[in-house]
Amino acid sequence: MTITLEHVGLTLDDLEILRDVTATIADNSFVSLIAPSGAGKSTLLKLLTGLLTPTTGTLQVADTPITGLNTTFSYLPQTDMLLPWYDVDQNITLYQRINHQPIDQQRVTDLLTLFGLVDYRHFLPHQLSGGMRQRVALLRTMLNPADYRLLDEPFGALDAMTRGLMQDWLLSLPAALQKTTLLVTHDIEEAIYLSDRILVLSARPAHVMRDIPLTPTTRDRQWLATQAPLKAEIYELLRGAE
Ligand SMILES: Nc1ncnc2c1ncn2[C@@H]1O[C@H](COP(=O)(O)OP(=O)(O)OP(=O)(O)O)[C@@H](O)[C@H]1O
Repeated sequence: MTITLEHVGLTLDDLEILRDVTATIADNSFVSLIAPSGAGKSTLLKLLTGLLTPTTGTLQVADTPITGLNTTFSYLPQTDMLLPWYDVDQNITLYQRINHQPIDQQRVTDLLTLFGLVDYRHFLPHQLSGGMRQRVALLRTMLNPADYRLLDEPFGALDAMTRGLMQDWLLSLPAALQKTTLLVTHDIEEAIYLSDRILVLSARPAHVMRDIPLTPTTRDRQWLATQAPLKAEIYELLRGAE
């Protein structure tokens, strides 16, 4: 099911944030949104979750318009939003607990193992490192049964080394765990490394300046190193948009 944004505009408190954003996001693709700071990337994700309503234009999943809060997307906001009084197990199954849904304990254990968290399942968030907390937050997003993922700067708070490891690890996840994903990032290299497509947004009021497809035969750091010209091109686009 394709996500379609058509001529989406948003004005909040007399501030025009988005203007005429048009894009499609194909099923099973990994798309990054990159833009100057404050352009409206997080706002765009909030429109998809239904937390905000566009002033103009439409957002659709397949042929169904998004008209308010919906369960189509699992959303990882910029902060990890882990509840400090819940341990890892309780935090990652929050969606199921809130919605009184059964919890598949075997799947939870398998995923905790895959995410390198199984020995920490009874730890509270403050007992974890930053990278582990991000993995817990991501795991919660992945346990959410929604068809699409919205990730807002999931590695933004991490040091460069941990961030790199998390990117490698995300790419190495089995296909069964991959879903259509929209990633907001400030990091041009991260966008190139992880995405099938990059949407470069202008400064506010934001619109799509460039839509860049990426189809490497092998996606690894050696390939990434060859992408310096693209990195420079996106950097120049963003600089020109400030
Ligand atoms: N509820 C709101 N009411 C009024 N203005 C808002 C609201 N939410 C966001 N804004 C404004 O919209 C603009 C875009 O914010 P947003 O957080 O979407 O940008 P961003 O591109 O994600 O920023 P960053 O890269 O710094 O994370 C900002 O100028 C912000 O102040």
